[in-house]
Amino acid sequence: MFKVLVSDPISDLGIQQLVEAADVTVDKKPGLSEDELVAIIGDYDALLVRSQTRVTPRIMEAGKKLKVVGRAGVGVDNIDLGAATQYGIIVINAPDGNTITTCEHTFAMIMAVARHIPQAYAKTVSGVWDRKSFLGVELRNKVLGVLGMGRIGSEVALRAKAFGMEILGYDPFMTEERAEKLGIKLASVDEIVRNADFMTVHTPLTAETRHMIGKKQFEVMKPGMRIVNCARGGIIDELALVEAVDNGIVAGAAFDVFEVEPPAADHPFLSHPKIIVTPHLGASTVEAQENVAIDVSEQVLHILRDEPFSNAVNMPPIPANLASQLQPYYALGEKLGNFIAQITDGPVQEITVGYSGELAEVDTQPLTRYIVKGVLSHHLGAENVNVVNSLHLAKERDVNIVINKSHAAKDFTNLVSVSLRTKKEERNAAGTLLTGYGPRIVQIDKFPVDVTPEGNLILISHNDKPGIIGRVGTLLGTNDVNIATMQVGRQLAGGSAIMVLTVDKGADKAILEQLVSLSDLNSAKEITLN
Ligand SMILES: NC(=O)c1ccc[n+]([C@@H]2O[C@H](COP(=O)([O-])OP(=O)(O)OC[C@H]3O[C@@H](n4cnc5c(N)ncnc54)[C@H](O)[C@@H]3O)[C@@H](O)[C@H]2O)c1
Ligand SMILES: O=C(O)[C@H](O)COP(=O)(O)O
Repeated sequence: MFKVLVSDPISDLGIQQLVEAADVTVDKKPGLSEDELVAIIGDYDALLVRSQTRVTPRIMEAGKKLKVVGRAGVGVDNIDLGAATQYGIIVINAPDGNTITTCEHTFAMIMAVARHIPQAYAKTVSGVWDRKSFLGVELRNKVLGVLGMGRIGSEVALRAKAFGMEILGYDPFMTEERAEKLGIKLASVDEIVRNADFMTVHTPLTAETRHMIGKKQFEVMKPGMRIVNCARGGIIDELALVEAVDNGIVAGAAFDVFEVEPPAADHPFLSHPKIIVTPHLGASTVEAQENVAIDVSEQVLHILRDEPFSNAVNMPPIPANLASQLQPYYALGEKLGNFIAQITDGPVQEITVGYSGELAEVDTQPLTRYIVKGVLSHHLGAENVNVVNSLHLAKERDVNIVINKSHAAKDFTNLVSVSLRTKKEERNAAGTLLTGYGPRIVQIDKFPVDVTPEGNLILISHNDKPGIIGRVGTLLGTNDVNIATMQVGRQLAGGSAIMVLTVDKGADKAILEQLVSLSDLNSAKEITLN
């Protein structure tokens, strides 16, 4: 049974599929402190948050079973992504579900700042009928600068056009073609600052966007500008903004987000007559909250059930067609990696992965993650390695990963080979998927074999001499070890050879030692593949 903790207020309807899943139990505990979360997170397989819960390295470290942190929303700046990767925790978000809602809130703020609606409301309800102080401006024929033309910025631009505004947009990924399609003009930050009547920001908060509108920009800004921030606190320098409003450069500002949330009681925005604020309400509609909770719950279920998933933030996205092509190879890759790790002695230095055939044509990095997971989990423990952190853990340990691709795959449509070089030796195994039969190991070192990578195996290296198979069988039988399958591989008659046995129960160390004492038998290793 998977346990899911919901630590922020998330739509009940949105998480219904988790609540109703037979293999999941959901606990809703909003408002816990970091210490309280650290104390209980060890019981949970998944954590669902919005922006309030700060998912810190301490929480991830304590989350021994934690497979996924699901963010019911876009911004993941409350989640320590580096720590998540380090601890092998997948972080997913719901990037699309609140786009329209946040765009509409931005528009509400643009309108509110243009017509002084909050200030006029406050005065009216206080009993003062003041029709002189709140002269507004129209949006029609005004220039709107949009910084960040992603999902929300593009929707804002679309709606602004309906109001008869001219749009100047800036985004490092915006092309002339896309700008033309959207009916906007591409402009630099400087051009926007100098020419816009309204400006709205829709970027993430990054090192580059922090204070992208600051003192320098206010100095050259078109006087009378109105500014909206429904993205992230810190994109606009708050203190520089207050100064610009007081100096008459900025006519009004509307902020949904703050550098520190909630802002301190004496934050200058909270008492400024020309600055209006909302408490991070951009995504707060019934529809958006349902959407993001549905999206994130669906992906969390996939992750818990080891099914393909999307919207991971700390792993590169895998296009759907690539995912379906690679998916059947994941089990083979992981088992090959684990097999080779179990048969190779010494500290791991280099993993060389070879992809031949059709696999050589595609981006195989997702599959490489499984192979490296297989290798490392033998040494680091299966519970500590997964496809999120496998490459990271390898790098951290100076394990070199080499990828070779070749279009020819000899006798197979596709062949995956894994070589492991340690301080002591280098060994190799290759495998493929046989239609109708599933994963097969088809080569171990230089020997061709046909082994199903499953269960308890014994790998024996011996000299190809008459009677050896009988001696091995007798010895195992005497020790009550039943042989299910046996594969013998050799290159030349009478030369060196290998034997791979599938046995019903594992052979202990004493049995392996007895095997090695047989004449013409050089080594015997036990391998367990789950
Ligand atoms: N107030 C809220 O409740 C609320 C709700 C949803 C989203 N958000 C925030 O809104 C922002 C935008 O969300 P989105 O879904 O549109 O994201 P998005 O990823 O679709 O768009 C962000 C865009 O910003 C652009 N960008 C990055 N650096 C830039 C730079 N230096 N200059 C200009 N553009 C830059 C990116 O190229 C991207 O196109 C995010 O910060 C998100 O967290 C806030
Ligand atoms: O990034 C987001 O999705 C928004 O900031 C919404 O945050 P919230 O889920 O806390 O409302």
